[in-house]
Amino acid sequence: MQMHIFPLIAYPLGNLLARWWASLALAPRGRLRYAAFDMTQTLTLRRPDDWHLHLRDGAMLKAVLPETARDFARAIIMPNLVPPVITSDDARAYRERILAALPEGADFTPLMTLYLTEATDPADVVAAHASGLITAVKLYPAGATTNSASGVRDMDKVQHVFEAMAEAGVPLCVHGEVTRPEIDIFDREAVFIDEVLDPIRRRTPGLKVIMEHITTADACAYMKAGDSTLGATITTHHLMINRNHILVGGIKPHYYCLPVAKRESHREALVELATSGFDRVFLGTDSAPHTQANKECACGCAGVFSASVTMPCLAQVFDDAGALDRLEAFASLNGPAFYGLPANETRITLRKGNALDIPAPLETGEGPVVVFDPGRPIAWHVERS
Ligand SMILES: NC(=O)N[C@@H](CC(=O)O)C(=O)O
Ligand SMILES: [Zn+2]
Ligand SMILES: [Zn+2]
Repeated sequence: MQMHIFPLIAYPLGNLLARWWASLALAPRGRLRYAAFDMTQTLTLRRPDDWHLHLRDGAMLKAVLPETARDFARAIIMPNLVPPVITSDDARAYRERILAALPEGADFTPLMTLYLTEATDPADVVAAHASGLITAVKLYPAGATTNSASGVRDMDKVQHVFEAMAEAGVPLCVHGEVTRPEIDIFDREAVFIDEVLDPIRRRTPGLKVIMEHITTADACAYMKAGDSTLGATITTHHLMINRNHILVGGIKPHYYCLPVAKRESHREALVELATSGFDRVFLGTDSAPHTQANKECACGCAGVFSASVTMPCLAQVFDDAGALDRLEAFASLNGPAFYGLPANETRITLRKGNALDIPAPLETGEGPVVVFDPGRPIAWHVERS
């Protein structure tokens, strides 16, 4: 008789002990907890920042800004408007337009950037950075991506700007792809590292460089081999999709962005780096809204709009990798540390529960914008108060 009762007591007791052990093991990090005994997992992080964001302007800005301001405290605002944000006066005016478009009561700070051209005045860059107006300068190789026509064709023509930036401690954000037509689009990032980025860094010691939206194992290896002046951002979508997702079973225009997603082994290298806790790699969503009409057409625009779902998607990626305790480093700590800024003091909480519903296309004054759907269940939500 006793032999039959024992399991009835021992198994629930063992289960309780296991949960108690789990909470002991995880609680000291202050992030991962099992709420009561209902097995609901919650994850509380310092509020994240987005170190690579496109907000656009006008009606589009008004529509997409709340999607970022809801979860993120700060974002590096990309300057590839038409016309681009080139001078400190442009940046000041754009910053004002962003602040004016913020929803009432939002707690969000735009970190401005200047678009580097061959005519950029280094004195303007240095003064804008010293005054706190801008946080970084953005290098677009001419023709590499959306609105990059005014970018740099000849790196020698901006070497004096790089030198002034290195001396003044102004970080350079880089879209790292070569544009020579003979280079295969899937090789453009790796070739850029060898032919353009590494030479710039060698001839400009001390220049702080952020490799934006890295997509290859080559970039991960270059990052790991780099020194404290080298950082990198990784997008949400490059952690979740590879090129098969874009091309197999019909073309998926909403997965098309630049740099284009590469083969699965590259995605795995990105996940490994992001979830490893490596401290110079951080979240830059590259959330880049284009209207549905401009994506679903014969010559669709490059860009994935992920702002609305990034934090749940990232929690899923880190959960799958068994690295939930490293999400805070990637989304909330490494970026400010690299840029020399304090981490945010406020917190957000993510909760694991029912599958996330991907929101319907966001209505904007310019037309609907389709929200990134990774095409797989996401069990995490951001808790809203
Ligand atoms: N990533 C993209 O595919 N598009 C971005 C530009 C960029 O970041 O390269 C955009 O502005 O739409
Ligand atoms: Zn880019
Ligand atoms: Zn971008």
